[in-house]
Amino acid sequence: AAETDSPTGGRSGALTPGPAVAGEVQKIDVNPPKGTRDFPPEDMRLRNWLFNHFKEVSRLYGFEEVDYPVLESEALFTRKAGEEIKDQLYCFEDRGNRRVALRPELTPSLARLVIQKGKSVSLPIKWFTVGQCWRYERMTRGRRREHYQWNMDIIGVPGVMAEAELIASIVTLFKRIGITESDVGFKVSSRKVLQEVLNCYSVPENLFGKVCVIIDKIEKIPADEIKKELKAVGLSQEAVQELLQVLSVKSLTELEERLGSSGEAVADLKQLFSLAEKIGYSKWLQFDASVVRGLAYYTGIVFEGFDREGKLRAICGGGRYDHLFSTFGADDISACGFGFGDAVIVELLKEKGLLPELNLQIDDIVCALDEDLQGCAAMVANILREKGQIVELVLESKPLKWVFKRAARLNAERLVLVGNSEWQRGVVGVKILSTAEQYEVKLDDLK
Ligand SMILES: Nc1ccc(Br)nc1
Repeated sequence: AAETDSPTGGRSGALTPGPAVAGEVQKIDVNPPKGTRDFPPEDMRLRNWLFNHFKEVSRLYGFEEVDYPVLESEALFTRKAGEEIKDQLYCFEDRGNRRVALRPELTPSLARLVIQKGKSVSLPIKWFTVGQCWRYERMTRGRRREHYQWNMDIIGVPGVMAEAELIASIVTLFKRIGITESDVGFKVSSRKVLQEVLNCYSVPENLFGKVCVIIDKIEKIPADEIKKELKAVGLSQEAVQELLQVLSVKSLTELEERLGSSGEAVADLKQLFSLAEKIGYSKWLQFDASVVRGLAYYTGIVFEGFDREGKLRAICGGGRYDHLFSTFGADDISACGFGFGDAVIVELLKEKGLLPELNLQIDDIVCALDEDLQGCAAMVANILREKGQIVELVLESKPLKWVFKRAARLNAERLVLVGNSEWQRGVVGVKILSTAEQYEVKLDDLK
């Protein structure tokens, strides 16, 4: 079976157990389910390092953390716009005959909770979360079926200051982990560009999402296929031609010449680039009319973070979604947000040699030199822990050679030895492992 290296975890693949023999215990498959990852300690340290940065940046921007169930009603994700995310929905019928799904994204859950909270939450709502998202994809492509996504969303701010704030927060994250504008950039456009073109050809509003989903595939499938799919949803030859031409526009100036200065698309984009200038991250941004993003519900500014060497998939992406709430039967509230996955960024950090050294570190390793001093050693460990020391207590009688080896593996700073004669004199032995300096410490002075 296909084996894939998950970027931050171990190898996953099928360990085909041997034929069942009566009476023998079958060796289970010790790999995680296909497309999923374990996080053994060294991978979990990297994950925590990254997620802590996500959360610290979110708090820095005044966002509040929220969470939702990984399992949601399937109805939250059954949009009819031909999105890949729906084709790959990890859905099933539960024992109560309810159609449920492992969430493929976090935004619909956010909308559900905002609607549920109704008037009890004041606007603007600024929420963030880091959550596992799922897709069921045939494993022939050997891709992962789960990843963790950092999301930040601003609800109730119609102006592009919201998008400017969100992009600023991602720039802050990049800077914190050593990524600069020479490593990554943001391609920025607005779906209002498409909207204004479609309006010129009287294309019905309800086709907007489908058209965007088709156009998002522009770099993944041949142009003829794109044209065919656009005509299949009802666009005229002229509308298709004009759409594809406007997507190849190379600058905001050229876009303004094509669409005129009175439209919202140009005004929003000009304002966003002006804000980026003032905030100080304009070097990270570039207008790119071909960016539409693949989620049907975006309605305005859309953006995606990309690696300038062009080796990796999009690092993050987001945009404005002003009509998602009405698709859930509620009044619309203006909204924008982004998703930032945990896999591509790690591939980028590896590429750039920016993966942090995250070794396990402890302060003290405490060891009894005699079996009957185990309780005393535990008491010493407790005293040290109450002072906030990270302490490894040797739990069994072990030769000193073993203890020194364990201390080295745990990167312990000090070895605290509890021996009979010392204990009689009310002291313990302390050895600084980096310098081999050793001395005695009175029990009372440990506190
Ligand atoms: N939506 C989604 C979910 C899971 C993965 Br892996 N990729 C995309």
